[in-house]
Amino acid sequence: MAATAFTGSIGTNQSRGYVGNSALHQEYGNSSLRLTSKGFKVDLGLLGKERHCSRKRGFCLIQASSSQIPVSDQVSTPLNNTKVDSPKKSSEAALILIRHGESLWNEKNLFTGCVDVPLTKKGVEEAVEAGKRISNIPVDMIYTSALIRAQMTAMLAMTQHRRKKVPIVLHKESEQAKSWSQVFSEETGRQCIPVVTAWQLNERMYGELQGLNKQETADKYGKEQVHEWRRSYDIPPPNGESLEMCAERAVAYFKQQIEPQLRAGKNVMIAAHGNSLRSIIMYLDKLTSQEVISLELATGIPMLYIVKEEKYIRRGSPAAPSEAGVYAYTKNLARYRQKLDEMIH
Ligand SMILES: O=C(O)[C@@H](CO)OP(=O)(O)O
Repeated sequence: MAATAFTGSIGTNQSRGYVGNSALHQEYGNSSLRLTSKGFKVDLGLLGKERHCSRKRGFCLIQASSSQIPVSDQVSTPLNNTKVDSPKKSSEAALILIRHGESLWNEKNLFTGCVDVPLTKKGVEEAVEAGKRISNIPVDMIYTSALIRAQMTAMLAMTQHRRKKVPIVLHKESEQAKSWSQVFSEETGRQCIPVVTAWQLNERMYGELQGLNKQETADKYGKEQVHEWRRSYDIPPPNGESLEMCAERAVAYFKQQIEPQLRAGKNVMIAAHGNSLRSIIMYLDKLTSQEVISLELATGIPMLYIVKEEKYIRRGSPAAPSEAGVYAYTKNLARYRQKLDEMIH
């Protein structure tokens, strides 16, 4: 069983290729798997070393020789409780951004902003699909806005994750909320993903446009005016927030709260909104206020960044596990995927 899993994992990287970066595909070109009498040896060419894996246990831990703990070492095995979920000093972390799935007001084409509207059935399906796309990518912490559409999206996406950790919302609104939501088992705690909700990640406040139909508003005020309200950087809609104002809270929150986690090697998912994420992407991709105008985010499509040496490397959107090129984003992510295969088979 385990051998099949290995072949699937390593072989798949080679044969399926890599979407988006041929250099990385090269890295995987010389990986190989050999069955031996005691188990099997994986020769990951990219590591330049062999690792011996036991058949008995049905899994294999590939330890990096470096003192740093890579993303892949954050999977603990269910079979022997070996704890390898301690990404304290990783040189690399994954950052997933996901705009919520379609909401009931997206469907009705209404300006939504900070109105707290839930997902449609299509939005629920989009969130589940998004979850499949990221099901092989490590997630140690989740940040969502305070709005239900982003929270639903995060939770639904995590139902698809192969690691099967449980996302738990942290309630910090009062001392009592904190104390009443404690978990009293270390082991259970290790199997949880903390979910932090933050209003700073909310959709931009759309002022007097909230609840208005977008088409009717364009008919009334003109297409150009409405486009300026919706997409310009520094022109706010009437009594609402411009993208610049939204960035002041969303990017500040990202820098103060989320960046330190990434620097510590934590893999982070952020489920938020079209404009709060546009402002964060503007920061990550160093877009100008002109460039951000044409940045559009689809509902429910996750985007992956690799955070390395304080740089954000955009990797696009992961493909669904059944599609080509899903694993080989980096060698650490490929290792993580490999361990998931080993745990499951
Ligand atoms: O209505 C909203 O809150 C946002 C996102 O749906 O709309 P827009 O794309 O126009 O910024």
